[in-house]
Amino acid sequence: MHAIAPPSSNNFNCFTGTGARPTLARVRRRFIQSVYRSDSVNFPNGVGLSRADWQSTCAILASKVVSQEQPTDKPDTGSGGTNHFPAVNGHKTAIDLDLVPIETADNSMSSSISSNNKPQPKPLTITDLSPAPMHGSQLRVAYQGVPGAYSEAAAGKAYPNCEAIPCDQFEVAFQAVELWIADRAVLPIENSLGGSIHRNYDLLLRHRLHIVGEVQLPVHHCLLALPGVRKEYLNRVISHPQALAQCELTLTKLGLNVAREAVDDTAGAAEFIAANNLRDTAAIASARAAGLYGLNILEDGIQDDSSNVTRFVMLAREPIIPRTDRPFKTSIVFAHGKGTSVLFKVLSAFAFRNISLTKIESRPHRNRPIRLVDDANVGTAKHFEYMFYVDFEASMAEVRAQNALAEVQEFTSFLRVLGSYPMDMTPWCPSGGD
Ligand SMILES: O=C(O)C(=O)C[C@]1(C(=O)O)C=C[C@@H](O)C=C1
Repeated sequence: MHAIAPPSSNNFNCFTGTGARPTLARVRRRFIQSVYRSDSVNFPNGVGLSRADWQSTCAILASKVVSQEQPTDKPDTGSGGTNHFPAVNGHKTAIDLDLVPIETADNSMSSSISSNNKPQPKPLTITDLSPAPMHGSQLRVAYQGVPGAYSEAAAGKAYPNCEAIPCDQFEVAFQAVELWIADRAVLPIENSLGGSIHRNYDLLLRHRLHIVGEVQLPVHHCLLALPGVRKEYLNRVISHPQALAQCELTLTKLGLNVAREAVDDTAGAAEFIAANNLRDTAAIASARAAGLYGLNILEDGIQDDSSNVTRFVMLAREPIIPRTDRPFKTSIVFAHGKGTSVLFKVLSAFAFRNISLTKIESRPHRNRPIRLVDDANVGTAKHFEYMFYVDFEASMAEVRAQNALAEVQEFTSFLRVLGSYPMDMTPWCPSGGD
């Protein structure tokens, strides 16, 4: 199933300021053609976008992997839709991949350990990434962290029967999908307390993956320490920086005015304490991490807000086909064009069509972070240049969304559709977090 060469890198979905801009009428025509015709599209005047360009522009692709997408209530489960989430990161993943050496419990100081002495796979590192061999039909989902991380739980929520593949960095998770080592990546994008995870916004732009779904995961933090350790013994709390931020007030209330140290992920913090027998250190992590690494739960539910929730996005090499039979969200990124009130004009393209924006985020423009301007045009005043990320509540299959984007394109120098995907509508359940 996966013995196909990686897709070429020119298949990305962007409008740029160069080249022919499709008119609104052409935009509509091409949309209809690309949706309803599976053969190649002959554009009337032979100019403008190729079929592949257009497909990706609208995040609509008669994809060679579409058959893998599950058009169920929960699209793109890739799992056959059962609710069983097996023990993830079992040895099978790593052995089959032949990527991550599994170490035994005997030399487990350098590998992950679990309380039942079962070795856990080490996360992928950048050097592990080489094209993957053939795999079975189980969907492989890359996440950042080690087993017990919230991202692993999010992968299980997004793809209930998946084989979750731990990666040591976000970048590695992106590359794992690009190199066909994994089929999907599930990565945190924002948290209700800590805000945006900027690194992933930047990586979305730098890589060519498509957002194919989102999941919201209630995050329920615990304070974990080795058996026998009491709060009074602690002089350090370690965790993912977002988790430390999400628990700051509660730690202070608990009298834990001790050093905070940031590590790569919450479960990694628990693993580190266990592996190094640290009796003066606690980790902020999930109850599942406590079980996996043999730690006790000193305090349960230490997040500053009980409705602490992290939104994750699911990424794939190919976009899904947008639909109109359920609520969809579309994520775009654009750069300012020339002229005045550009941001206002862009936002009004949505407002006039009654399309709600759910998120707007700006990041420094990587290639051109600073623009020199002043009244005398001698180039002394410095303006920051931004990339703007916008999420809006509409599907790219809707004419109003296509029209809004066609209009946005008029005001911007760069526009890319990151994905058009079903909104996570699962009922809110703050306690079921980890
Ligand atoms: O460290 C983890 O367990 C993660 O999955 C990462 C992460 C994050 O990046 O925000 C995910 C959810 C929580 O908000 C805390 C940490």
